[in-house]
Amino acid sequence: MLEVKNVSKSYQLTLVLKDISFQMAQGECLGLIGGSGSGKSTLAKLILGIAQCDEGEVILNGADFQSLKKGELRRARRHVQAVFQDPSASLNPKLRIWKSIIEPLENYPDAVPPFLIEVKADKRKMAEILLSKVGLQQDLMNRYPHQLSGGQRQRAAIARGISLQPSLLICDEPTSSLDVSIQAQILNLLRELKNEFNMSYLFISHDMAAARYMCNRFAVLKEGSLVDLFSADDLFGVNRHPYTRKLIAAAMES
Ligand SMILES: Nc1ncnc2c1ncn2[C@@H]1O[C@H](COP(=O)(O)OP(=O)(O)OP(=O)(O)O)[C@@H](O)[C@H]1O
Repeated sequence: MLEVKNVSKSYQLTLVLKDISFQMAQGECLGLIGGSGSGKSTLAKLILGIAQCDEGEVILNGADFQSLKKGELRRARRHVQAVFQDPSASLNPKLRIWKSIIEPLENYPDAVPPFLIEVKADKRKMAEILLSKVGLQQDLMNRYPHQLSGGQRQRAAIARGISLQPSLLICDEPTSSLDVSIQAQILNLLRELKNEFNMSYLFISHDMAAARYMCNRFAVLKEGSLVDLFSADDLFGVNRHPYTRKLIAAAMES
């Protein structure tokens, strides 16, 4: 489903991603972990097709983002969507919630997914179905983002993220801005949606406990290099990179 092949990226003269390669299969959740500044968000931007790599390839469902023409890239990009730490990043403050949720469907009218196809002609109905998928009450649909709680806003951002039923949802620290009591609810929701729609997740997190709960595989970035790639069963295995062990130890202390 996703292949990242020998990808390097610099900002000005600083190399922030160094020869990164990994693959993801449909339906899997890969945890991308690493310290601040290790290159996680930069890698996410390359996979979202909103930044270009200097070297290497990002191939999603067989389409190589680097070699696509503008229109083809636009079409390919709909298969990958993102949910960010701050839900306000994906919700326009001037738009009512229901409008924000269906915006991707308006941008890609030919890509309405099977679960919305029956109500394709009725935009509000599509928004209602999306709201119900993320456990939000219908009566919130006319509100603006600032009239929702943090957890409700993140649910709305998730509704927007799944609206095109992407192959890959990039979850970039999706619970870090939320109260601890809400975090587990959002993780459970993401797990349910992943199963229902057979999406793959690239789950970027500092929170090892959340990553363990979500992911079946891990990739560890250190200063722009992929130093470890392993299945969740091998988290405490003897082959773990010393840096991975350090991250695990730090997580167990906190
Ligand atoms: N637009 C940019 N211009 C210049 N340098 C950048 C830019 N974006 C990121 N960087 C640098 O690239 C490196 C990797 O940043 P990135 O945001 O990918 O790290 P990260 O692992 O996501 O960090 P965090 O966990 O703190 O969000 C950092 O040194 C950062 O300062």
